Amino acid sequence: MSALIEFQGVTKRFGDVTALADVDLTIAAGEVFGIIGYSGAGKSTLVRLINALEPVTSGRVLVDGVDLTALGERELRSVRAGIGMIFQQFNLFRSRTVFGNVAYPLKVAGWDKARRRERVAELLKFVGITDKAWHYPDQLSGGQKQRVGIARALATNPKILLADESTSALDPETTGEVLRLLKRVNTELGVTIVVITHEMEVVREIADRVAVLDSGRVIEQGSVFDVFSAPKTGTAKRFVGSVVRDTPGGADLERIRSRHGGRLVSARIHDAGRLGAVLSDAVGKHNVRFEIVYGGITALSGRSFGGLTLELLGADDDVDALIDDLRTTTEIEEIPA
Ligand SMILES: Nc1ncnc2c1ncn2[C@@H]1O[C@H](COP(=O)(O)OP(=O)(O)OP(=O)(O)O)[C@@H](O)[C@H]1O
Repeated sequence: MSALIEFQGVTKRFGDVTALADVDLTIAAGEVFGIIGYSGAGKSTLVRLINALEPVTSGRVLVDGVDLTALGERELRSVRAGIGMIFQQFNLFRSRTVFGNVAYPLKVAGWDKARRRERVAELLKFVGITDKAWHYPDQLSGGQKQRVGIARALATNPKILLADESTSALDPETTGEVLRLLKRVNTELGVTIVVITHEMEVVREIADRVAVLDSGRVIEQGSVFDVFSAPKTGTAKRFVGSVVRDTPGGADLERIRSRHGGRLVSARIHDAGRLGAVLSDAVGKHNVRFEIVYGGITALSGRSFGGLTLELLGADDDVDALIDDLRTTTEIEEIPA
């Protein structure tokens, strides 16, 4: 796994505001890397440092082994040429057709007319909007506009694509289509993609690895499976909780409580969890009955994880003994009454 983008102890301040604090991050060539954080966490600042639109306050940013902090403006322009970018609001030229928008970076890069035409046709085909070549952005849906944005960003064959909240303005169905297209950009064209988002669903859909940014710091990073199945920090738990509903909270918990008077425990399931077998063995030994009252199993990256909430019915001593028994093999927590 060779590093394509590396942050080494990067701090970025704007006056008194520390937008990024001592960030270490390694993004490998060929992966889809998610950066998730709430508003103001420092995501856009991080993107602006990758394409060298801002200088760092301290630390180093390396792209393809080249230390950006040591480069002059002329060399930075050539680094930027290898990085494509797509935006939440698409940033298309309203006065140019789809063809004109996608051809624009090629024109700037000095491609002649015949090659431009050929390249644009190829790109429009790849993103699936060949029939819209002579339409203007105002005549397109949000999803179509983002396809144009993607085609334009890929025009000059960048190695890296930065996607800054690229699906935040789209409805869920269109979001899914655009994310599938981005995945194809990654797998078929080999482009490394950095996805900046505040939506965990986006990370789950396409990212291989993820970093959680909070107040300018990377508070968690790892494979999407590891972060989803065992978030360590409160912020990561909240993000994961927004898409994975395997333990009840709020109104769900109230509803369960109103219907079930017994003691409630939540059990974690990892991979091919043997919870079913463990439960039936344990229940056989103790004079306790159980009912499954809540749960969910999430499949991710070919693996599974989740949680089940059980109501345990029996004398307190028996329930205690059962819980102790389960604890020897299973991560289990009693939900306080
Ligand atoms: N040019 C700037 N001048 C002053 N402060 C800035 C500047 N750019 C960003 N900041 C501050 O740095 C912090 C991080 O901002 P940033 O835009 O990177 O966060 P974000 O995670 O992208 O948030 P959002 O999703 O709202 O854009 C914020 O406190 C912001 O106000």
